[in-house]
Amino acid sequence: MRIDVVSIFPEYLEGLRLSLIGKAIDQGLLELGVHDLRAFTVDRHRTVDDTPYGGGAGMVMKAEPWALALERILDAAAAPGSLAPRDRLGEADEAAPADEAAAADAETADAVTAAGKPVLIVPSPAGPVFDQRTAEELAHADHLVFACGRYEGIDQRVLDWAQERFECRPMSIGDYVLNGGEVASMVMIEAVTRLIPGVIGNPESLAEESHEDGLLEYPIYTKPASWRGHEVPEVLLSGNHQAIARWRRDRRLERTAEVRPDLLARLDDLDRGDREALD
Ligand SMILES: NC(=O)c1ccno1
Repeated sequence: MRIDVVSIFPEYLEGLRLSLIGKAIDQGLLELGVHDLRAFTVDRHRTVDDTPYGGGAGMVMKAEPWALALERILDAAAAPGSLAPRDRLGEADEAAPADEAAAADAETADAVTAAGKPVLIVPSPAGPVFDQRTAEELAHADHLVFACGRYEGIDQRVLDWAQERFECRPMSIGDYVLNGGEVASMVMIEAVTRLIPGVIGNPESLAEESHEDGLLEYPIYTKPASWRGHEVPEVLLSGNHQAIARWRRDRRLERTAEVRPDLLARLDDLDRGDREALD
């Protein structure tokens, strides 16, 4: 999978180079490109925003820099290797002069869309809410592009224009407002990439996680068995795997019923043991 992120704060995305995602990049499981939107501005002030038509507070991100940045990413996708798999963060792309970029990209963009459209994700509180199902779906994509808006957002015409070239997906990580799309993009990138085979060392650790099957995860413990007067539940020390599995399932059902009854209501595969645990 290749992931490209466009932002006016590329250094924000530096955290993606750490830990498991950074290791996945080094292992070639993942390519990550981070692009500074200001590298695609077309004036000496490197302007990315302007006042909103129709009036109102705040500023709106201008369309042209976004189009040039997205065309550059499409161009690179059509010519693998033209973007280093591990772009150095903050290194501004050298945008070709607008007329050359536009001509070259118009041709290559068609090539990419013919081979399947990259998914353009635009973090926004106005989008459908991203959840584990969304993460599982996006984990199968070949190419994800994240457009990190700032200020009041991106000129709507960018999304309208991008429809021909990308599968455009406004996406919210929750019912609250952030100052920009960078943090939301990092949340989604982490939730998606950890599902790519090989990224998490032991795939079994993905099983029985919260939301993997509609239930929240069970409480977990490690040594010592007794800690400041708090004991590990006896069953977990018993070695009785069947009893341990039942205990864990019961705790997942209880926790889900207590914390997220809305999730429990969606389940249609509860067995008799499950229902006894919930009674
Ligand atoms: N809730 C969100 O995903 C979001 C993205 C940008 N601002 O808020």
